[in-house]
Amino acid sequence: MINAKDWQQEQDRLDLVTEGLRSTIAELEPEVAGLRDQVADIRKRFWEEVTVNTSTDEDFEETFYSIKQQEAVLSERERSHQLRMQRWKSMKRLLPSPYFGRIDFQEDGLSVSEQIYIGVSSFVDADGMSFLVYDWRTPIASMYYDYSPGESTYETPGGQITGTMMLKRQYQIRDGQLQNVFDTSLTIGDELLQQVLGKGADAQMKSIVATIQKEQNAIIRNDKSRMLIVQGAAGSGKTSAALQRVAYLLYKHRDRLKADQIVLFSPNPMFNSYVSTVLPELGEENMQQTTFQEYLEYWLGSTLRLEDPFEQIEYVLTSTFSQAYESRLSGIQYKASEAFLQALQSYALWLGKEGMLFRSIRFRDRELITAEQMKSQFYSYDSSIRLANRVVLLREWLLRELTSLERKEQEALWVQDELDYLDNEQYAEAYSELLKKYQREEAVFDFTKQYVEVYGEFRGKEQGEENVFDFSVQEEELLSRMIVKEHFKPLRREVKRLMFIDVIGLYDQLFSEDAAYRKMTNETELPERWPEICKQTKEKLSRIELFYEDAAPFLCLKELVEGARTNTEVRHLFVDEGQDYSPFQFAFLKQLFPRARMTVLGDFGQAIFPQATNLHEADSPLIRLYGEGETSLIRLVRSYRSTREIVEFTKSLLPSEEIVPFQRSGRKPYLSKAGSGEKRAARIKEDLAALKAEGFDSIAVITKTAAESREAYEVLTAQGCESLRLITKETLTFEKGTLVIPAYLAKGVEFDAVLIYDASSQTYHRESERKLFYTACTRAMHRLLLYTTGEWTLFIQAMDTSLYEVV
Ligand SMILES: Nc1ncnc2c1ncn2[C@@H]1O[C@H](COP(=O)(O)OP(=O)(O)OP(=O)(O)O)[C@@H](O)[C@H]1O
Repeated sequence: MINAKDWQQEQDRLDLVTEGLRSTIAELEPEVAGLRDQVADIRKRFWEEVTVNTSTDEDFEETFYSIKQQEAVLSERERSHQLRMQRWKSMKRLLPSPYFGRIDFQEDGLSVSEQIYIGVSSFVDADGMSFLVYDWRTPIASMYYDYSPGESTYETPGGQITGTMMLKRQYQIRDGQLQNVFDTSLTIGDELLQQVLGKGADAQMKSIVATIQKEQNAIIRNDKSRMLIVQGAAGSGKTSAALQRVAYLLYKHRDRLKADQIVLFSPNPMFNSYVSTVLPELGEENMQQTTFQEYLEYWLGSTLRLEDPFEQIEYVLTSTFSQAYESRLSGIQYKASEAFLQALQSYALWLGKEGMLFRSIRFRDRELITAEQMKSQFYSYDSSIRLANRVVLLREWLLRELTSLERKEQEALWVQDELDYLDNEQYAEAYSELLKKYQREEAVFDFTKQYVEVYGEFRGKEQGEENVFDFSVQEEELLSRMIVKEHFKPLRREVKRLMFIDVIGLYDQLFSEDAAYRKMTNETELPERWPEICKQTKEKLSRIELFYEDAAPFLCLKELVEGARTNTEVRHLFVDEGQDYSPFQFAFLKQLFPRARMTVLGDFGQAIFPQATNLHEADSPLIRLYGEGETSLIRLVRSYRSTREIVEFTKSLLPSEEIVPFQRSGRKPYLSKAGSGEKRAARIKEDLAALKAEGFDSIAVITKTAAESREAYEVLTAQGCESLRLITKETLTFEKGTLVIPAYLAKGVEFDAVLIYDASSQTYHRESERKLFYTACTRAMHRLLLYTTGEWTLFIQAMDTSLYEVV
């Protein structure tokens, strides 16, 4: 704590800043409100100010310019409105707590030091000459995170600035009043961090802006690497740092980077809601958030039903050892590998010579163009042309073929039938309907020649003849043409979408037999149990379904054949829980987002999926992805989430995991063995009541699988436990309360107290489940309770008994 005089000085300054903020807000307020009304008014009257007339080319042009002009006025007002609005919002955000830190810095060569107050955004005094508050993302503010008092330095666009930090101070301010002030040169340890971490869990993740640690700051401000890998122990602040990094990037590149050019892949849909408030809290717009599954489904469209990663993990966790199980695991691993990616690339080369599969184009139970015809046309193109380009040529050829077939089709009997079927009235109706439809569609999409043609013909007739609906031969012709065109439309659409390529067949062909696979892919080594892997994959495909592990390879093959569909808009890709992605999936992401930098956050200690990627070892495929020169690797070992006792317990589950507890103490994890399921439920009920009485209101009963969650939920509800919430993979929002949740869905989130529903040797017996168990236990911030009705899992049996209490 600082002395009374300093305290008073700080409070005086705070009053000054608060006053400044208030008057700026008051100044902006009427302007902001007025502008808001003006913009709303212009929007409302937009069409009144514009005269729409498209009768002649001149009128059309005039209309066009009048719209443009109106648009320019509107966007200018909106821009200025937005700027003021932003300023107003950030002042409002600063008001209750304008800053959280201060450093006094004396630059080398200067005789005075400058006081730099740091907050969530900048605030300049009335004459615009000096910063009363610096945004935490400014270069000078980086010293606050990187140094203790003494020699310090920071980077500016003009070069490095060095000097001495004379003072480093932290503040807690509430509603314009100083609550606490700490000088870090005087206190040992980090009191503010202690205080922050001692609090209860929130339903939403918090911003860590005031207490960012040095190694986290390195993640946040890394702006050089194409690939930034963060391997960090459970609770070390990976996700927190990632979100601060997004805010930093948006600030640093505010002229050219927009929030929607940043994508975060999260582990499950519920996680999206968990982290959704951090950026708005910092005054930033949210980036795009999605799950890999959602993304895969988007690309796959409705072609196949895709198994989701949770179905896959349920299978891995619940199935018993068998031939089929071993093969599936071996398949998952192989399909996740770089070797399989190479195999697919070689396969695409082979397809350039032979083996392409097409789907014939059928119309009214006839084959209009056969798969064979397509194949021979396809291989008639010069073989030096890339596979995907030949597909484009084939598509153009098919569209031309369809045009000539369409012409021939007009003579067909069914067309005549359809025409005959119409009586005069219907005829007229159909005619004008068709015409309207063409006008409408073409107007929406394009003024293509089709429209001009049809419309021109209609106009011609209208002028030449007295009665538009004089159903002469010409009209009949026009009408049959329209009828056939209408019926051919879906065919054209399918051709344009390349649906004539049999991608499912092509993927299936890969798994036909050993010899063929070797020939097609040049692969010499096949994974163990290959015949069984082939059988399983083919069976699934025959049901028009895809295993989760096949999704990325399938899409990759599709792209190799059809040409890559890339997203060049996205500049930064964040992958959270990166250890759960396969090397194959990372390679796929790299290809999908060619202009994006990647930030991958993960913990190999929590790798619960069989296709996991080691993020940080020397042979990590992730380092190879962009090469060592373009990759930075940062490790976080300090765990902020859990108390020292919980960290020591979880650490002993995974001795290889580097993890250092933050000095915050609590009760040791406690183990509770009950004679029966009912007794366990009764005990859990008691414990839940006690935890709530202690003030913990974010509690999770964590189970191994979804089935176990359902069971626990039912048993505990029957026991009289109130307001439990069962979480499934479909749950979208994360809320406070008592949740019953499978471990793999609890990834990334945290709770005041965690109750491991069944820590028996029956439930956790495979070595491969160690990391799942570890992940479940590391969700706890303050309390960890474990239950069993039988023997404890071996992971606990092997543990030093001093690490827990038995109750
Ligand atoms: N510098 C910090 N200041 C205050 N709190 C922090 C800091 N770093 C992390 N925390 C807190 O520690 C907890 C864990 O952080 P976070 O969820 O980001 O960790 P993680 O590494 O992503 O964890 P996991 O891999 O286990 O999901 C959160 O409550 C977060 O607010």
